[in-house]
Amino acid sequence: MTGPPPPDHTSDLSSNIQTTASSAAQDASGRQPAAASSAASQLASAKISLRKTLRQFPDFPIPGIDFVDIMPLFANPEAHATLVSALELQISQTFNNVKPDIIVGLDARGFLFGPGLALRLGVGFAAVRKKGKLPGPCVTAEYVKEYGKDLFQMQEDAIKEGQKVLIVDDIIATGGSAKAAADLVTQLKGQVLGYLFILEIPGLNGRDKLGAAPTTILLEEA
Ligand SMILES: O=P(O)(O)OC[C@H]1O[C@H](OP(=O)(O)OP(=O)(O)O)[C@H](O)[C@@H]1O
Ligand SMILES: Nc1ncnc2[nH]cnc12
Repeated sequence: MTGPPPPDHTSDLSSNIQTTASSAAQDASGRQPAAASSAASQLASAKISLRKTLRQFPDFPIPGIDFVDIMPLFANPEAHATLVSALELQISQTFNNVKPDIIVGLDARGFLFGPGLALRLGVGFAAVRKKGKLPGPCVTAEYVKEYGKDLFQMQEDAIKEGQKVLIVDDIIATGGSAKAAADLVTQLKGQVLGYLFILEIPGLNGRDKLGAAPTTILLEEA
């Protein structure tokens, strides 16, 4: 994962995944297993390719942290398209085609792909922001993450009571940020359908903080 981004390998994958994502959904009802298995194998190749675009920077932002840089995923439009298509397919596989009512993305890197994903799914997007950035009445939750402590907020009207919420972010490390986002959703009487991340920082047991709702990590096995 270390070093500069290699040449792009994703150009052929994004359109293929886009066209087969709905076929995978059909397989859940037993109608198109061949297309679904093709979508699954394209998703597997896309994950390997996406993983290769990540870079690592040792001792950033503080000594001892091996920082995983996801920005190359967005630098190339084909890698970006592959990412969004792969996330969409991952959601349909993990949640058995149960669509969230709203996607909640975390400040700041959850904003890079959360709104685009929401648009693809035809659902709304709501922001979890660091304290002091959102106007109007807000709910607040404190959290501790891999390199510090912070406060998150959501606007009180961002979620309606009973809405099914998918929480998305680029990376889960300690799980503190995602847990705080879930606390905010719960304060607003939303229902956490699950969590979606691009990547997990190993060895920190972040998922243990998140309780029973399903957690899916796109590049877990790539
Ligand atoms: O699982 P955790 O230990 O909570 O860590 C994960 C969080 O840390 C990073 O964000 P950061 O707080 O660095 O903010 P940024 O997105 O604004 O860079 C990352 O984007 C996640 O949101
Ligand atoms: N090691 C890491 N790399 C990138 N983002 C992070 N957020 C929390 N831990 C991180």
